[in-house]
Amino acid sequence: MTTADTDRAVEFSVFAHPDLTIDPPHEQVVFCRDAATGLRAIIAIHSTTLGPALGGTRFYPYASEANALGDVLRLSRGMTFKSAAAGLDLGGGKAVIIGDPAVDKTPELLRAYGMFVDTLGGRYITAGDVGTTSHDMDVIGEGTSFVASKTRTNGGSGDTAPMTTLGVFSALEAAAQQAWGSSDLRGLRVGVEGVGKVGGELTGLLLAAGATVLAADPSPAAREAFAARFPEASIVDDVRSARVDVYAPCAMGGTVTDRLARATAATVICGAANNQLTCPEVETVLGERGIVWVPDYIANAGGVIQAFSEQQDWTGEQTRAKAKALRERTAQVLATAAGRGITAGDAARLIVAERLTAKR
Ligand SMILES: NC(=O)C1=CN([C@@H]2O[C@H](COP(=O)(O)OP(=O)(O)OC[C@H]3O[C@@H](n4cnc5c(N)ncnc54)[C@H](O)[C@@H]3O)[C@@H](O)[C@H]2O)C=CC1
Ligand SMILES: O=C(O)CCC(=O)C(=O)O
Repeated sequence: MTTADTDRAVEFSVFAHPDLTIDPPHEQVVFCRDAATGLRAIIAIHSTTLGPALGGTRFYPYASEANALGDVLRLSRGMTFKSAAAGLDLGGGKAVIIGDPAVDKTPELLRAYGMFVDTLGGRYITAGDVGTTSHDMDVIGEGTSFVASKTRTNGGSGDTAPMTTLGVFSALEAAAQQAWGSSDLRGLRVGVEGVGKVGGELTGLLLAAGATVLAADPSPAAREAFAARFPEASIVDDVRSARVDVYAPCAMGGTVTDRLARATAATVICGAANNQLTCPEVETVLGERGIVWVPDYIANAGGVIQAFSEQQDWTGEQTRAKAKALRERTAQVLATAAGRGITAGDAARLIVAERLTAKR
């Protein structure tokens, strides 16, 4: 996929719930520029109602600043919903650095970015996302203490992707239970889109559970590493049009379009990608076709749970238990949706609304 293709995917609107109590406008958006290092970044704080706004930094070659802004506004809003639904005392924020991480990422630029994060005085706490790693958090941490998921060597909890994956896998078990009456994933064909940090880990768990994995990724390096790590998985050009039981989006958002909802062979959609739906109406189409979709911010909360664990001094086992509990959270959302005849997205928003209104 080219940058232009991906940017088409991030051009969809920042749709908001009409009730401003549930879905308030953003509190603060900060544009950061540093001529010396070439840094161009945007930090968006959607809400600090439940606590400091925690969310990762995406390093991505957006075609335009407008696309970067749209992405960070959606991503930060998603973090408010994610932490609220996961029961964490955190608000929602996220940041994007505009550029190609393979070319533009330098220690100087990351340090300069860290100093911008620091100016917010803890209202925003950063972490990793697409294009950034725990090692980058170490460098950003030279400019600010408001950073989670640094490497363990540097006092952090390390890469959050394995914890995110544990949560996604647990959510998928609940979705399978809802779709087929069993959480056993053995024999299912799963299409994993994106074999980066989360997609790779997820493939490992799926294969161990006896599922068949078909994977797609436009990056030759990612495909090569994946093939060497998982020779038993197949690499295909496109998992969205493949005959799969489960579609697991683990790359960029905006892939669950009206067209996909009408055509996919999958019975379950559950993955790590943030902001999977291009608009809420897509979920109605999925529902009409009997497709079980797990709201992204319910399934992929394992990473933020780990980042929050750093403030709480939870043990690794406690943190893992909370990520695994996303299975029960997912089951609750899907059962509420089925019981009330509403979409899973609306059922998830009920949990978010309850927490936000109680706090206010
Ligand atoms: N890392 C984490 O802990 C968390 C990640 N997420 C979300 O999960 C998704 C994946 O995150 P990571 O694995 O950390 O990112 P990553 O950057 O490690 O991997 C993303 C992979 O997707 C591939 N990709 C890009 N466009 C693609 C396309 N059209 N089709 C197939 N593959 C494509 C890239 O080449 C890359 O290999 C992102 O949307 C991220 O925001 C959400 C919560 C936590
Ligand atoms: O997973 C992380 O490292 C932080 C949380 C986050 O940015 C996310 O869930 O998208």
